[in-house]
Amino acid sequence: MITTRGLTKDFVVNKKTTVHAVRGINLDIGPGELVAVLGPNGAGKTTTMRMLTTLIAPTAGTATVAGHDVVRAAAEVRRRIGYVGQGNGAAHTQLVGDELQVQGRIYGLDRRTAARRADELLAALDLAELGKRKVTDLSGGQRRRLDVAIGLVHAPSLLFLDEPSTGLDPQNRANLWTHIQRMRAEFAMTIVLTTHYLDEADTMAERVVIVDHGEVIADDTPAALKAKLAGDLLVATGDGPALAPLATALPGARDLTVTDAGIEVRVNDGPAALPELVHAAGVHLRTAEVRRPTLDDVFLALTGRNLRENS
Ligand SMILES: Nc1ncnc2c1ncn2[C@@H]1O[C@H](COP(=O)(O)OP(=O)(O)OP(=O)(O)O)[C@@H](O)[C@H]1O
Repeated sequence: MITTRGLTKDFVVNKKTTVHAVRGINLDIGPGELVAVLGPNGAGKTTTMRMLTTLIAPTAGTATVAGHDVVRAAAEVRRRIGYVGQGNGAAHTQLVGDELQVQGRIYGLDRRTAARRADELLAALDLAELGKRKVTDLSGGQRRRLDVAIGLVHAPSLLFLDEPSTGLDPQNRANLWTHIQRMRAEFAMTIVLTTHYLDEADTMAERVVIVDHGEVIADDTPAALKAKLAGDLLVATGDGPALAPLATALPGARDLTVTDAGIEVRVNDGPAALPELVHAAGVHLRTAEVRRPTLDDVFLALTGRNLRENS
């Protein structure tokens, strides 16, 4: 569905400054995949998405999207993809249903097909009751669902979502996701999204591509990334200095922190290491628990920095 080779974008800001926003990205995304692109601010996520959706031309490298080259056959690509950008805006005073139909007509659907498609999407995204409301009267969550509906009006097989849930409250985020998942199943779509929300990438995406400084630094399932790169954190309270050498002796122990209150140590297999520590520590141990890693721990292990400035 998507293949990129050495995809690169430089922005020349002035004579002295060039921003290397995307530095040679290679990606292969197959039909039906749901991929989350994760990275800190300025990592190059939006720039990559804008190249894949033909909105800006690459400086170097190639990208094939839905079977067509993004530069040589931009119109073909556009016909086959949907794109929901950050803060899309439907026309303000239009009625919700009319707006969807107009968008369908822009994509070349005849009047009847546009009307049918609008009805289908309103129903699928739980907006049917709101078809006669003005776009401006929708809540943030409803508005975002309308954006998704607009992205889907021409029945694309590939949908790009740039931070679909930013600015929504947790309930609306969950609700939007229910709808996205349902649409995906119903229309057998491939979905590529960017997100700042680690938990969202973790629970919703089958595959996470982590981008930093314009490069892909990791690409796998969330579970594999965590197992491979981060490991479990063993947190024990008790006599820290006495526990420290015991913790260091655990299989795969690393990143030991010792305080008066206890220790923290990273291990490959927390549930296996925990009873070993309990057995060895005896009275020196008060409490012990295993914390499973997050994608933030993965990013930290890869870069030494934290991912969550904005989430
Ligand atoms: N038109 C432009 N001109 C100059 N620099 C740009 C332009 N667009 C993006 N950049 C720069 O390119 C880099 C990548 O930006 P991009 O928007 O792709 O990051 P991002 O990962 O999507 O960030 P965010 O999570 O904040 O949306 C940043 O340093 C940004 O300032």
